Amino acid sequence: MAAFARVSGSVGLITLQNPPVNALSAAVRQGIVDSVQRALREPEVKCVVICGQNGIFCGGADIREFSGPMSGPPLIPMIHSIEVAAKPVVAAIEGSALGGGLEIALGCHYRIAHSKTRLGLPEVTLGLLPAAGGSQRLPRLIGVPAALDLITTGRHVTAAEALQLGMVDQVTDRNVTDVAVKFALSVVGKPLDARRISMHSCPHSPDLDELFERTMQHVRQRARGAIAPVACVQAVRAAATLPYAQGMEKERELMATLFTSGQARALQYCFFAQRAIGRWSMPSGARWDTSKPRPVHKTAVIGLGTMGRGIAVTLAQAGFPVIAVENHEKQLMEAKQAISGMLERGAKRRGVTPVLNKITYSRDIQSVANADLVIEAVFEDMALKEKVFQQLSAICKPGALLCTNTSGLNVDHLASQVRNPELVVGMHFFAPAHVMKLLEVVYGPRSSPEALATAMAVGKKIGKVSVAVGNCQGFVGNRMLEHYMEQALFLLEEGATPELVDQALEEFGFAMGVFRVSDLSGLDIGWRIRKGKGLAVPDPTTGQTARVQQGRRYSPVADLICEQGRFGQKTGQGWYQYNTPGSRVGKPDPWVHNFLKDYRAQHGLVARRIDHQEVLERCLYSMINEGFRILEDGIAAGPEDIDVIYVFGYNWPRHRGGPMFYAHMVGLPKVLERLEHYHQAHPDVPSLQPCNLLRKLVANGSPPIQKWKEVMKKINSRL
Ligand SMILES: CCC/C=C/C(=O)SCCNC(=O)CCNC(=O)[C@H](O)C(C)(C)COP(=O)([O-])OP(=O)([O-])OC[C@H]1O[C@@H](n2cnc3c(N)ncnc32)[C@H](O)[C@@H]1OP(=O)([O-])[O-]
Repeated sequence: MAAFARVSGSVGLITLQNPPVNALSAAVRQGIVDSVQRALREPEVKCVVICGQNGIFCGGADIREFSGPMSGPPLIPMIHSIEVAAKPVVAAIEGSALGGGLEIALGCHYRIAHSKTRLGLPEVTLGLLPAAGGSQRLPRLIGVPAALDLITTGRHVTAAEALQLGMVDQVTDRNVTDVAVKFALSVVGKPLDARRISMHSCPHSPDLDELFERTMQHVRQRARGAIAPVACVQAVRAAATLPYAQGMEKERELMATLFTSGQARALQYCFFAQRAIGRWSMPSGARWDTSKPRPVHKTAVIGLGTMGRGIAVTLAQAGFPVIAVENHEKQLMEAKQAISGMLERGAKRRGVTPVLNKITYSRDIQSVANADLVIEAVFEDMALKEKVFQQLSAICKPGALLCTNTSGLNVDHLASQVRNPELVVGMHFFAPAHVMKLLEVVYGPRSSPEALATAMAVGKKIGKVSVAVGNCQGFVGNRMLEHYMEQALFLLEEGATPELVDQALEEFGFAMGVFRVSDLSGLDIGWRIRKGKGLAVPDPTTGQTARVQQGRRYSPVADLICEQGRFGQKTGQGWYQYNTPGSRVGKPDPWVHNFLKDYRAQHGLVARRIDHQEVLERCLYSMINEGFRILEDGIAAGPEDIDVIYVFGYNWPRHRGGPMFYAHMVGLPKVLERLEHYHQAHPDVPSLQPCNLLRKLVANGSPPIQKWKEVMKKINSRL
């Protein structure tokens, strides 16, 4: 809704009212249309101010309405009626003015913003473009280069930057509506044509053609197959080269394609999934809204390797005092230097002072005695971690939360090492921990709701996208990844090359294929883990690592590559060859091709032609199948949790929504049929055998992803 009131004698004040963000639902649009008409009709009203209730101007179109048939007055004529009004209209902006919200403000004759406001056209992040005239008005107001940047990235700007760009006319620290009301009165009677943005052409920019070409190239490279950023460039180009009416027509045409696209559905699903994961629940029934986090003032990190350093930086940057512990003097000094460098570079980028004094360094684990939350980040070795937890149990004050950053070891086993197992959870950060947004918060059967609530609250405070998951080997992300990587290795055995597999995955939208990622992160890490599991060990009689292990097919190809000292970029050789160790640009390596040929010959394998579709189906469907098993086991609460983990932790292309959303888009019957097909061809690969939940969902008519949880409940209650 929108409320109308007359204030200060002759100002018509229109207040958008739709908590929490005043999204432009049909009712709000109707309210604006009615209020504008009334303001223009009533002779006592000389000018108009539009504002939003509860400290926020407007969060844009109501995204929930996009999935159904649209009703209510459309935005474009509504904004047009504001722009052509004969009385001055001033936008009083606070909180946020985003998407359709900013487009309304651009239709107003003046814009006044509170200094804490953020403004932007984030439609591109939802697979859309600013199609209520935003793509045509913003370049006319601030010029093509700045508009291209904002519209193609969806970046939010501060009020200060908006003022500098010319998006707003004034910024204030005072009550913005009061300031806008006074301002509106001061401009009554002044000519308005110069204030009607659509009546102008874009400010001159030299070399427009070259600018658009360069931007398009850059956008295509970054978009990894997403279509909205490309459409955004085309829309701005229309603003720069066509009269307003024709530009609007182009904007409409481009939006029509985007609006119904699968990518827009995927991105909008991600928007809501990212918010839904905050509403966690545990199998015990404990929930986010009934579990109170403990206060956390002091934190500690044990172990200052790559992960520990990143975690310490993240905590310090969020304002937590950190005790950073590393027991070897030399490593402690190296870590201190590295952490200080990270803090300094981060502060420089953000234009703030580095918080070096937030971190206290120590070689003595006793120094964490007063911490409210301790994160163990020592080497991935159970015996070592057990020892650390036993020490922490003896040292830490009562009530301290003890967390492990293990990427897959048993959190419950670690909990069994301490006096208060209910205060143990996993906080699984992703490398580099100060950059990657994802945090898997792992609860065991004994973790208390309070412990989970505390870890989730800390995750939020340090700016992570935190997902609560149950305890199992590899948790959610790594458990699924194992199957993806396993298929990639099998494909090499069957005739593929690393570059063929990577190309298929990169065309799908991953920034890097599985083999490029392995080269980047180091092949030796996985090798060590496989050895730990007793997998990568040669048979003493044959000297060869068996191709069947623990009753299932196993590919020793990655182990054999490691045996050659090929650990990826750091050694200059891995799945690809690099000019020098540490170099980032890999070339296909004839050595690897010959090695694969010899390997196949040695094992009597006949190479066959493998196409991109098989690569995608084998790698992605086996991983999705494991996702269904994870849901079946109750390790993740719903498909959104898995998808958010993949989008934020594993670079899954956001415009494909996450693996479970992708399965929903492909169609569950098709995923099931292909898995059955591949399992028949490879009966010794259990990960290709369709799991029960997938079968049951298909048997239940393949409901849309939003209904899976209901079906899962029904299925579970029947079991
Ligand atoms: C022709 C078309 C042209 C125009 C297109 C557009 O405008 S496209 C739109 C372009 N606009 C955007 O892309 C802006 C999207 N919104 C945001 O970026 C942020 O919400 C925020 C910065 C406005 C507030 O951040 P914050 O951390 O304070 O709050 P929060 O993020 O936690 O959200 C609180 C609740 O509000 C919900 N909700 C929010 N927005 C919308 C919406 N537009 N709609 C519906 N719902 C929305 C959100 O789901 C959550 O609900 P829950 O989970 O409680 O049930």
